[in-house]
Amino acid sequence: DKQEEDVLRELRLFLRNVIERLSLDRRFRAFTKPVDTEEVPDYLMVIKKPMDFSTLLTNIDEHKYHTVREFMADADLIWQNALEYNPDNDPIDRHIRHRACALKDTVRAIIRDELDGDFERVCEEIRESR
Ligand SMILES: Cc1noc(C)c1-c1cc(NS(=O)(=O)c2ccccc2)cc(C(=O)O)c1
Repeated sequence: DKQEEDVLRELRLFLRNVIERLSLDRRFRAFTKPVDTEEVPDYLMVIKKPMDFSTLLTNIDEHKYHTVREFMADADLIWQNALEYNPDNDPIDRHIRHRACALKDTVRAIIRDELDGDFERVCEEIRESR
């Protein structure tokens, strides 16, 4: 109904704003677009569910996320994939892992500080009612 559509629209606005702010952070430049399989030919052999900020935005616009929890499952793939694909103890891998951990902490801090628990509960109730 209309009230429920207003809640889901507010969710999409919140999630888009989170991604816009992450995209402005230079540490997260490598997470803004899909890993380029021309540059990284074996990437899709290692990483089964690639994810990046531009794909998250597309998913939001396609109304894929009905709760913040569903969004977080995909957003977490970005840093999880980076840790998995870049495990070595060399400076380049360590640098991308450091940025992956910064992304994990930053997303969690934004959600903790800015998401009203009652709002997420309303989203979950709408989800369960459908
Ligand atoms: C992410 C990621 N996960 O595994 C790896 C490896 C990376 C990753 C991939 C790239 N090169 S890329 O062409 O695929 C690209 C450039 C700009 C935005 C998005 C992707 C660069 C870097 C970097 O640290 O600069 C990191």
